[in-house]
Order: sequence, then structure tokens, then C-alpha cells
Amino acid sequence: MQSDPSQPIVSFDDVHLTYDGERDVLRGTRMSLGTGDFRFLTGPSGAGKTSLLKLIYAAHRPTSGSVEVFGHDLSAMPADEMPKLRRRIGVVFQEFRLLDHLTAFENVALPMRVLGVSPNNYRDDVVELLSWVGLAHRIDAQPTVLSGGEKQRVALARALVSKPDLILADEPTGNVDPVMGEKIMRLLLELNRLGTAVVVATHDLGLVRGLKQPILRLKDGQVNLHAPIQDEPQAVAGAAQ
Ligand SMILES: Nc1ncnc2c1ncn2[C@@H]1O[C@H](COP(=O)(O)OP(=O)(O)OP(=O)(O)O)[C@@H](O)[C@H]1O
Repeated sequence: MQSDPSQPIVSFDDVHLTYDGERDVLRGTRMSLGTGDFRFLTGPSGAGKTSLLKLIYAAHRPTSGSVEVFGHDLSAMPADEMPKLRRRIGVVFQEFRLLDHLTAFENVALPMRVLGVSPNNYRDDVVELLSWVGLAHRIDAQPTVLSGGEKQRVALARALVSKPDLILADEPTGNVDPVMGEKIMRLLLELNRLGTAVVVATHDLGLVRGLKQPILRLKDGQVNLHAPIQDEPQAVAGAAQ
């Protein structure tokens, strides 16, 4: 399932999403995402950021309109092809929690086990990923003894183990202190520099401001693309003289 780099990897055309027949969350949303793009997804609480990410992951279906991912119209995609598509998408969602009875290693390895990949083909990758997120020393620890930031980083490693082309992260810095939040974001930016497209839904405007990446702003059911926020020019002492 290769995609043409000149084509969008995600494309929403006139997408409506209505819950319970009355709550209009998306109202004719149009947007696209290209290979290797980085986008923050911002908007007021309840605007529909999580819902939008779930549409991309095909965890929800639109009420109307079309969602294409890696060139496939999701509404026309046979159910048995979904796992192959999802393998190309790494997700860090609040509700995809780590499993407490598994170690950090086993949690990160889980997507590969589910896909039926032999341990010989993922063991080194799992160890490398856990080292990359700074958790080589916690590889055998279970989530119950990990801090919030450590758990977030295990979840990030798990999202990356299938070498996805696209990462969807929903408030990945939500439960961690600002230093850890910045570290997680730097890891995502580094991945993006290596060619992975990344969408990060966040309320943390400090991060959005600091990292200077383009912003998808979701408001009133519509998505608009904004340029990175630039710092205000600093007043230069004596400049007026
Ligand atoms: N499965 C569902 N069934 C019914 N309503 C839902 C469902 N999921 C979300 N909603 C509603 O849809 C709206 C958008 O929710 P969503 O979680 O997508 O927003 P959000 O922008 O991610 O919010 P937040 O920033 O607070 O996390 C909210 O009003 C929410 O209550």
C-alpha cells in the first residue's frame, strides 16, 4: 500500500459528523495533510479535535462527506483491509491506555504481536524505541510503577513500533510537566524530520507558540490552516532614539 508523495495522505471533503442525530461536530469540513507534514490541531474544548482524529483512524465514520487516507476512501474500504491501513498510523489516544499487567517492553511490542509478527522481527526495534524515548532502564517495569511522563513515552514508543507514516497524538503532553511535555514534543518533531507526518491535538498554546509549526484550527465545525505563530518582535532598547 504505497502512496504517491505528491498526493495528500489525508483528505476531508465536505465532512459532516453528527452525534446522536443532533450534535453537529463537523459541518462541511475540508482539509488535507501531505506526506511529512507536521500540524498542531487546536480549538476550543468540545470543538471536535478527538473526533476528527478518530475519523482519520477510521474509529468513527462521517455522517456524510468523504475521508480519504493514503488514497483510500474509507467509506468504500473493505473491513478486512482496515488493519493494514491502521498499521500505517500510530496513535497516542487517551483511551488507548497501557495494559497494567504487561511490562513496558510487552506494551510496546503488543501491536506487532497482534499483527502476528514474529518476536525476532520486532524485539530489537522495541528495545531501540524504548531507548530512544529514554526508558532503556525501565524496559521490564509495568505501568503501575511508571510516572505519568514515562507512561506517555511508552505509549509513544508503542505508537511508533509499526513504523507508521502518520502519527495522531491527542493531548500527548496532557498529563506531564512542562519539561517532559517539551521532551515528548521534541521527539515528535524529530520523527517528523525523519519523514513521518504528525498531527498533535493540544490545548497547550505555550507549546504551539514555542515549536512554530503550522496549525489546523477547528472551530464551529470548520478547519482552517494557519501559519506558525511567530513571537512578537522584541523591543530593542534605545531603538526609538
Ligand atoms: N461518542 C460520542 N457520542 C456522542 N457525543 C460525542 C461522542 N464523542 C464526542 N462527543 C461530543 O462531541 C463533541 C466533540 O467532542 P471531541 O472529544 O471530539 O472534542 P475535543 O475538541 O477533542 O474536546 P476536548 O478539547 O475537550 O478534548 C463534544 O460535544 C462531545 O461531547
